[in-house]
Amino acid sequence: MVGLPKSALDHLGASPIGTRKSPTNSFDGVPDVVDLSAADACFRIVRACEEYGFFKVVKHGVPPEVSARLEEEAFGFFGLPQDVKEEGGPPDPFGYGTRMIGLNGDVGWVEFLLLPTDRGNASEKANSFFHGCLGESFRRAMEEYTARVKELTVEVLELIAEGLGIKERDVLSSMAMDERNDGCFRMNHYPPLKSKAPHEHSESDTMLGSTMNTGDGRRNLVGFGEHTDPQIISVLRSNDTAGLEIRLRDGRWVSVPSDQSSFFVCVGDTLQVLTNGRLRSVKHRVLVHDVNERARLSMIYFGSPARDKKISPLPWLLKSEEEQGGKSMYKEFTWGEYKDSAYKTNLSHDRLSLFEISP
Ligand SMILES: C=C1C[C@]23C[C@@]1(O)CC[C@H]2[C@@]12CC[C@H](O)[C@@](C)(C(=O)O1)[C@H]2[C@@H]3C(=O)O
Ligand SMILES: O=C(O)CCC(=O)C(=O)O
Ligand SMILES: [Fe+2]
Repeated sequence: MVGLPKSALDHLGASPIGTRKSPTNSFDGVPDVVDLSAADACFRIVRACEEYGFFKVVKHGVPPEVSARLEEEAFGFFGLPQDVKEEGGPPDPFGYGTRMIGLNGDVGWVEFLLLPTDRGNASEKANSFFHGCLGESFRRAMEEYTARVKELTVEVLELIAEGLGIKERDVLSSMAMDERNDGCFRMNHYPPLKSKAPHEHSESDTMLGSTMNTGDGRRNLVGFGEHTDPQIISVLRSNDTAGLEIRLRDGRWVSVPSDQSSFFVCVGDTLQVLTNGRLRSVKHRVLVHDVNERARLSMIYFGSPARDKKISPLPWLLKSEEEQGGKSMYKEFTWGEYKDSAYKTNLSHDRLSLFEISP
């Protein structure tokens, strides 16, 4: 992992934990910061998506108290006794989970809540937990937050379409906001290593096997292993505890300075296909640093189409590529097919490779 160089930090006005001087880390301005109210926001977003598959959003219009309220509720939940939280697990995929991510053997220094946002598509077990143990005030805070974050998602997706030169501004946002959309919401809690984590009682060797050697003498654990998100875009907000890293196109990992007043957007695999590879999904991960005094808490909204939505490159983009052949790089699939296939893979798997058409 490489930390951000001082010049980039100055530019961003923040300092990440874990910055390490290295001759290889000279680049500018990660992440790109987009002011949503700026006239050129659509072009800045597209450029950031092309370059990193990732950007930070400021002046986003989500009131800070809405985020703070849900964050407080989430800390309240994660502070409950382990047996109470586990009434909401194991995740199927919705519900409460600890240490295990997905069904294929990935582990991380994390406990989480994964919840549906729109449809009643959770199992009865997850639903009764949501309505029971989580409580009314949690549900109201989550509803208020997700309503605001969906508005932000619509705005970002419309700006992407505009920046790509597509007249139908809502071509992407309408997929994510379809009444049968398959969006979901995740809250990840990464306890500090010094505290007794809920799952620590098992003193898991597997967990220690996930130690990440950053070469700077620090002991970091993998909180959430490297992966791309399968959906269209993910809109992430965290508290002020660092840990998120993205992989640059040249393979280097960089830490993203935390900023609780901003949102971070990740391009997902589905947007990669919709843009025929022009915008590529970003590999990202979370490391838990041994110097962290406080837990990291992140809240992520994953914008997804309906399960039966056919996913293939947007015709406007293929047309504009006509001179170069204008062919799709991917076999067509429905979001449901892609999701089912993704859920059979490990976190770090290159899930889109199954759907690529060789040139
Ligand atoms: C290991 C896995 C966890 C995951 C499903 C998967 O099999 C591969 C994709 C993973 C991911 C990453 C982004 C989101 O956090 C998530 C909810 C998703 O849609 O895909 C998770 C899945 C999960 O935790 O169930
Ligand atoms: O917790 C974070 O900051 C990121 C987690 C993540 O990438 C995910 O849940 O898909
Ligand atoms: Fe992710």
